[in-house]
Amino acid sequence: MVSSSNLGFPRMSANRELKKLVEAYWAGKVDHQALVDGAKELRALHWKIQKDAGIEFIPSNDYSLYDHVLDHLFVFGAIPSRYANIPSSTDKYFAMGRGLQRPAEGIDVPAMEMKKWFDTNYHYIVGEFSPATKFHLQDTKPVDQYLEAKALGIQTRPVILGPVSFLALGKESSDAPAGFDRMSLLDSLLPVYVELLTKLQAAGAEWVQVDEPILALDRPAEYKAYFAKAYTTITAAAPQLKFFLASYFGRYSSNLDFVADLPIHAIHIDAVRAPGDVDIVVSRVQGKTLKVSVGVVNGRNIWKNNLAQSIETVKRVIAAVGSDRVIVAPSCSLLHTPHSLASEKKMDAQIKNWMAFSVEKLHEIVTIVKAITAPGSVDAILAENAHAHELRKTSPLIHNPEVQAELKAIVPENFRRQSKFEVRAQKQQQKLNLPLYPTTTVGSFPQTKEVRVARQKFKKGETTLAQYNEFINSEIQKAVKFQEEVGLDMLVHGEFERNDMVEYFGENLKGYVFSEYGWVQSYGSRCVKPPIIFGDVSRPYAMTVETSVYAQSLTKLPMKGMLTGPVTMLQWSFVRDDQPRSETTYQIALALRKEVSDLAKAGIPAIQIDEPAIREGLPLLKEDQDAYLDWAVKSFLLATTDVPDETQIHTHMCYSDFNDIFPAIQALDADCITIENSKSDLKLLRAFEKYGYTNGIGPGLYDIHSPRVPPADEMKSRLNAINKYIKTNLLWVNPDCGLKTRGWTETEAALRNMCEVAKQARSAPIA
Ligand code: MET
Ligand SMILES: [Zn+2]
Repeated sequence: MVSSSNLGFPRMSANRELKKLVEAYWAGKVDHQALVDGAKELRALHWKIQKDAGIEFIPSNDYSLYDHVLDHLFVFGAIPSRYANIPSSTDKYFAMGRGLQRPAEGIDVPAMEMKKWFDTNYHYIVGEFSPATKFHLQDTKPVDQYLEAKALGIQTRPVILGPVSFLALGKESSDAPAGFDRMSLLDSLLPVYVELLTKLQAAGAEWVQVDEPILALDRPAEYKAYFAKAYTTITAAAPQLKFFLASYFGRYSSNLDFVADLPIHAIHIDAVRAPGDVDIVVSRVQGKTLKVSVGVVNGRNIWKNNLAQSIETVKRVIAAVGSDRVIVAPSCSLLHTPHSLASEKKMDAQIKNWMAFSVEKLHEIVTIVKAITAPGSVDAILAENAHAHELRKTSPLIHNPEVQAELKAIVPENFRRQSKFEVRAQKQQQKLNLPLYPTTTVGSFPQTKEVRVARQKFKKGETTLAQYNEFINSEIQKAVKFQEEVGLDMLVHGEFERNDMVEYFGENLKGYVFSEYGWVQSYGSRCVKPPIIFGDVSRPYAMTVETSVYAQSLTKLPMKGMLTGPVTMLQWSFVRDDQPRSETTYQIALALRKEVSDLAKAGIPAIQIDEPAIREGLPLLKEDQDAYLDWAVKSFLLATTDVPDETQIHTHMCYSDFNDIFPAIQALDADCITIENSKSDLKLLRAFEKYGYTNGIGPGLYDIHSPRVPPADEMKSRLNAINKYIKTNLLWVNPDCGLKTRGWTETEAALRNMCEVAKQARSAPIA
């Protein structure tokens, strides 16, 4: 019979209980035992939720106090030596995730590197490997948590990260000799996997879920051999265990050639991201015995599943391979969706009726199974689901004919500035009369406690709008005066009115809705609550014009308007699944286009449209990337081109490796890009030089993520190095991102040094 399965459950719980627990432990407010007990309670609760929902394959070891990749590094003993002298193993674990400073004990270690988990906003800890890495089973968490569930009467399917992904997702450590390849450690890693799997088998596990998400990426030819060796070895060592192989977030693509022949017992398909894989995989496994897990319920979004459609898909698979071989599942772990809709009390009831968070998704999975195994038993639920979809399809809340008409009316000229950069640059310079090495900042100034408290009071209704505005204006005044005093050339208003660069615009645009408890883990204990785009996006009123005009009125120096770009607005939200992402982005771009145009008309001489997330939207497979970059660039152009040549358009990007999207950055045709560079060792600049970047550029002179004040000399040598790659007349001088997380004192010292460096450079410019 067809069965139901889950691949992973969100760890935080309904009210971010896990976050509160680990943060209390870090702060010394609860002891180790309380941490252990608290986490155990949450796991028990989450297993019960899944069991009560009727899920047959319930995961264990998907739980983590910080990050599951870090857990595996810990389990396999891949701990860099700099953490060796931390006595408590829990403290060592957290130190690897977030660093640890205990001067009295002589402990001062930074965290290991953190990286985005594929194209999600979840971050994992990057393993460090060298020839000296010696794996051993130093912790038995997967077995312990399996037994923990078993003691509660719940048979689970332990989840482990597969050996090939475990190594592939790491990096060579800085002390590894040149030419060392971490994949060469596979031989020494496999015996430890064998040891772990043998223990799981002995503990009574029937199935194990081995995640190999690396299979969603283009892989070099050697991977075929890695997988063959790994899976032959580990399956032979635990012959009673059944192996469920899971990849997600995309197609198997050419990797399927070898994956389907591995000695595994089930293969998972992300049928949401890779609907085409359903038929491809099914035909590839004809004549074999392995089961097929069909991931029809979206683990990456918050919309109700289209049950009728999913049932169709599952039935198609059953027809091809037989019902005993079919498992119904979410597309990926539910880690990437919030806990449950049950807590949402304030959301518009109609919109809420279109959604499903993790708990609701479990019920969807079970409903799909029941609709097939016991026809008629879930008719009422199916009817309700169909009705909700019907309402959503036609709801005037979503569909705005005006927006759709405007989209249709877009013509190629809407993606072009009037003149090319050189012509614009001259006109802008005539108007702005900026010195060489013009100095500016990326937008935000310190969000102090006062700013946050004032916002909270206003949101709670304790102060009036007039009082709040007055407070914000006084902050703007201070910021403008401050910038004049430290000697900046192009000013910003400081973004004090914004809680978050996406949320602020989401709250002002139509088509967005906000949850109260829709938290998703981003890294460690940090969670984000993405805005939800549910309908056609439009701009009911000018959002920033008044503020920017006010800021400009306070100074003779040029003021930069500040907006968040269309791709970032998309990327950091939950998005509609009823139209392509590109279309939603164009709608946002159209709304921003009006804002940009209004700012220009109101006399704001420069407007920055931030696109920090443009790189992270890049599809995982190379063959899909050009299409994305095409609409991403066009969206930016649509947002920014309805201005005269004299208006200077800036953009900003940070914290990604931008080298591989270089031509797209050039195609944005911004007059200036301020870009994070302080951590990437000029690698980026070499790319700019190699490809011949032609527009203005401000590579960040210092890292704003640390309270440290960069000495002038340090920034000076950085500017000199940059100047070798970039023509002086194109160069801007700025920090590498916004200053909202910093304090005023260090900000003042850092910016004074930065302006001093620019001043010195002007007296001896490099040609
Ligand atoms: C993550 S990029 C942030 C850009 C924004 N303008 C700021 O200064 O905060
Ligand atoms: Zn930034």
